[in-house]
Amino acid sequence: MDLILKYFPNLTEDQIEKFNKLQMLYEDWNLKINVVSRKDIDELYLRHVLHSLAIAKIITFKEGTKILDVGTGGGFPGIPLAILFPECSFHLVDSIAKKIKVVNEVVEGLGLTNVKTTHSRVEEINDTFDFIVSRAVAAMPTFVHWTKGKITKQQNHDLKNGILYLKGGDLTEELQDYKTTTLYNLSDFFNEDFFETKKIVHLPIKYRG
Ligand SMILES: C[S@@+](CC[C@H](N)C(=O)[O-])C[C@H]1O[C@@H](n2cnc3c(N)ncnc32)[C@H](O)[C@@H]1O
Repeated sequence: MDLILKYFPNLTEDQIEKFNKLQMLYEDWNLKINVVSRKDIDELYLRHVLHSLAIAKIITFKEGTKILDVGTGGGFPGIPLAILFPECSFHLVDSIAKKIKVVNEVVEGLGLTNVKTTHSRVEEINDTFDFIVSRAVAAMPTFVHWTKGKITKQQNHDLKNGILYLKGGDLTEELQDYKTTTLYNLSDFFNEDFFETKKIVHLPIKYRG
């Protein structure tokens, strides 16, 4: 938890309490269903919470912003972002029922009122959002195809509405069709080895096929 405060020192008491509670909630759930590996539980705040919150280093979502988390798994990046931005609405979607079950329990355990969850493939979601966030779900061309028509055009932020994707490694080939994409290096924001090769891909809506 100290790690989160190191990079996000202005959290409210309520947010600190919610972030603190996450460890216990995931520990409990991991005893029942293996949602996150043991190593990941031990390093929950680095590998999952802080990594998810990296998105907040490049954008501050304004009140009322609608955000879709595609393939949320155990709730990342959606849950940490929903704690950080209580005045935005988050829709967390995953195609595996047991993952959504865990996310529902975590949402309830934290008392998060700004999160909706759906057990579904993202292709079947009929709604539009200001931003789509995601981590480790599909290569960019597939992801763009799946999410086509789900992003609103209205402009309310310094960053254009679009996809904010947490990615690692060499992305040259994967992003070759998206030349105007912006890449943000997470090592610019966090002084931890874990983030050395990690990036956020911002793919604005106007460049989507
Ligand atoms: C590697 S996990 C990543 C989970 C989470 N985003 C994280 O970073 O911890 C990928 C997740 O994407 C989900 N997924 C894959 N294809 C999907 C689709 N078309 N629609 C919704 N969820 C999908 C899988 O069920 C799985 O939970």
